[in-house]
Amino acid sequence: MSIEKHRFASGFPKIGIRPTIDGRRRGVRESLEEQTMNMAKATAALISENLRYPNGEPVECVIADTTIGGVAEAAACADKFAKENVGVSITVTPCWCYGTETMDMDPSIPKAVWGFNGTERPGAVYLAAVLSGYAQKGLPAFGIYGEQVQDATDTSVPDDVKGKIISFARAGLAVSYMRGKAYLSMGSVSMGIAGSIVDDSFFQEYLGMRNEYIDMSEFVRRINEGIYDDQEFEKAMAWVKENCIEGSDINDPAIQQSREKKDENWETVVKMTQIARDLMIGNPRLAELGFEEEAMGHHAVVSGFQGQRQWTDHFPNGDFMEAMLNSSFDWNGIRAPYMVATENDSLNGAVMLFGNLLTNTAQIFADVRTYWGAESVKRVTGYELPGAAANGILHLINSGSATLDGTGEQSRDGEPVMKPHWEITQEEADKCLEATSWRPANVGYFRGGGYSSDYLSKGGMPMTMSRLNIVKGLGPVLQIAEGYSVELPQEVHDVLDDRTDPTWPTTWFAPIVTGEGAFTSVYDVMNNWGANHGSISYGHIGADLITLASMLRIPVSMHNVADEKIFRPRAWSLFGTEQLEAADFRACTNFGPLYK
Ligand SMILES: C[C@H](O)[C@@H](O)[C@@H](O)C(=O)CO
Ligand SMILES: [Mn+2]
Repeated sequence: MSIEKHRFASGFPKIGIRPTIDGRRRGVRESLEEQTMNMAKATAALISENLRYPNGEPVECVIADTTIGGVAEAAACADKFAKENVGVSITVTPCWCYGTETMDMDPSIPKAVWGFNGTERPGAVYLAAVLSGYAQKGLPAFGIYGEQVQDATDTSVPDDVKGKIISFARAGLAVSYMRGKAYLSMGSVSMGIAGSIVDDSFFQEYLGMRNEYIDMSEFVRRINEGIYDDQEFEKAMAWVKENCIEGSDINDPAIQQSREKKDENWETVVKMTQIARDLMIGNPRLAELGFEEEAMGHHAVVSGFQGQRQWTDHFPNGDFMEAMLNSSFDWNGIRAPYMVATENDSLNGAVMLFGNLLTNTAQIFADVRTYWGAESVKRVTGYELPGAAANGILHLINSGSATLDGTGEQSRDGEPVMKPHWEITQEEADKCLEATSWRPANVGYFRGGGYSSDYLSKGGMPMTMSRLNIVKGLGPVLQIAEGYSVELPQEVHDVLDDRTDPTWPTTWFAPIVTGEGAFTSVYDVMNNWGANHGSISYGHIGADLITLASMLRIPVSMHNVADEKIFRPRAWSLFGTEQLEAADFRACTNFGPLYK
């Protein structure tokens, strides 16, 4: 079995569709059966046409065997869903039904109700009734109904309803997919970074995930004892020689590593890449080689590598391993990216996972390093920041995990983009590699050497930066900033980049300012950011992150998403409707983490 087949062999959660109906027979129920089932079928088709699993296959839906008119049928549906691995439920109805008798009562399944907005048989009245039941029982549910009244005979799904069904389903699948999986901590706390103090209560109670831990000495054991696929290693080395451009060495010649050492490091970083992946997901090939236990892996959907300093003071750094795993391609071809956080920053790892599950694209991990205002840029370079950058830009840069997809060398309609792996062509993957040079690491910081991926992201890409923070007494909070990547003239970039570590990849990011709160200015965005790192996802996905956070009961403390795009469970409005941010905190605190 190929490693990618093996990786997704445990399958994916399905979406369960529950057509509910007015249970009274002798006319009423019978007259509604067809219309109700058709709503379920239309919902299933809509989802399967628009959403895909991480391996690129269409999302599967399961419809209850019968319409649900009362509790016996609700229970039969729950049984079917349990057998079919349903992780998300959508109740649909064109008519009045009996709220608490027909509702989905499973507290861990994200749930929504679509009530048909017609007046002959009031689906929207059921919607209101059942949502009040959900609020009363402490089971937050999303309410969906179209703005325009539809005729009873109209079988179409209005566009506003479509948008909400898709947003809900996308976030619900993310919740369901991560449940039961693991965060693999490779090493421990890096340089006192609090995000790498893995908080197992957070992963367990909010994400339903398990924490797995290995010591970095495991890499040494596997390298020394040959616990990796040697054939793959040969293939990978040949591919590296062909596709990875070694960049210039910035170290003083007196301390540069020898050519021999550098060549040895290439072999080590390739083995580290294989080993980290095998640690995360296992590898059937290892069982064939006699390593049955190692073949199992840690069932991880995200991991973090401490690296600095205990590893990097002696061994080559993790940059190649992290950057390659986070990219949508390697020597085995184009494939879904793995989520690996630099410096074992598990809280950045968590948002990388969110961004990845919502978009199926690779994520850029970066330090939120410097706010460069127009005045400072002018002073240092003489250059006047134009257009989207005029309010100032953030220098996103870090050794390590930035995906090579972040170069912006993939395109759609001539624009730079980052795509899900099944849309990426070999030519685009090659271009990402050509735009990256692997610079021998700065040995002042990384005594063991290694190779950092040096690239400059193309400008004009819509991007969303996010970050999870944990506050003692409050719990996790999410921050979101939508904006654009910015292209600076090469010579301007060089001056600014040379003030940092020019061997690292850079994305210049201009958050969209709204003139309010943390988005009063770009300086305020930086000044309010909760930690040293952010995860950057292609596209404006702030609204999807907000929906996902509300399912997990993680409040959002700053975002620049327009109010009309925000979609949260209906009960949130019972916590206040004027100040949505404050209401979100109250609602999340009230309901508490999803798996407590
Ligand atoms: C080389 C340095 O230690 C960097 O890795 C450091 O500035 C960070 O990335 C901190 O997040
Ligand atoms: Mn960092």
